[in-house]
Amino acid sequence: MIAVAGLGVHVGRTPVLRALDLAVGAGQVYGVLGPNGAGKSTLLRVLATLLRPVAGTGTVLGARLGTDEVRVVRPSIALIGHDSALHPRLTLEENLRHVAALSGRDGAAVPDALEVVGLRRAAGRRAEHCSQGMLRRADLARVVLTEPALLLLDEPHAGLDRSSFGLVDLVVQRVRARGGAAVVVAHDAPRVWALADRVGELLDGGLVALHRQPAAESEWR
Ligand SMILES: Nc1ncnc2c1ncn2[C@@H]1O[C@H](COP(=O)(O)OP(=O)(O)OP(=O)(O)O)[C@@H](O)[C@H]1O
Repeated sequence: MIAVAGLGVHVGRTPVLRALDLAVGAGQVYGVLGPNGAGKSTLLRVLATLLRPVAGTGTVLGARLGTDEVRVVRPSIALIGHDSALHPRLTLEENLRHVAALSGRDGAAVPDALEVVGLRRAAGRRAEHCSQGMLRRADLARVVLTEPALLLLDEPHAGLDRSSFGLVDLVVQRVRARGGAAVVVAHDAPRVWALADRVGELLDGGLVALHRQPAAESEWR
């Protein structure tokens, strides 16, 4: 699903990723840890085909990065970033119906998607009147609705209360169960290890494989 080698990426003129290698197969979840500013969000944007690499080679869902092939696979990729992708003036249901229409999905599935994330009763509320946690859950409903082959999550637990953390696991497992793949960026090492099959730390622009979960909180990044 993802196979990149020697990836180099600049943000503006600054080199952020250097000689990065990553391979993630069908049904796999890869976790990314790393200090602030290491380039974790940048990596997700490259994998979402929103940013072109300046060096290296790679494919995402079979499309070569940096070529027009990526247009074909974009509808099969979901990036859930720091900021909600919802339109503030539309209700949650209207937002999801819009997403369904854009992605060729059946709008009739929207109430069920909202139900899965516990937002059915808030379906008629405008996004601008929702809490951060509700917006995050609505973004996860987007994943439930569109069933992406590749799910890219950037700090998915941020803004969620502890009782809602299981929703992140749920959407990741749904993608995995359909033979898709996910890359999850987070600062909470135990959560990443709980979700992922393999974990890497982004350091000096490249991914370093981690082979064990840190035992002590003092070792968490
Ligand atoms: N819009 C931008 N303009 C200029 N520099 C940027 C921009 N976005 C990111 N950068 C720089 O690119 C580098 C990588 O940023 P990125 O957001 O990918 O890191 P991160 O690992 O996700 O950080 P964090 O853990 O703080 O979210 C940082 O040095 C940052 O300053």
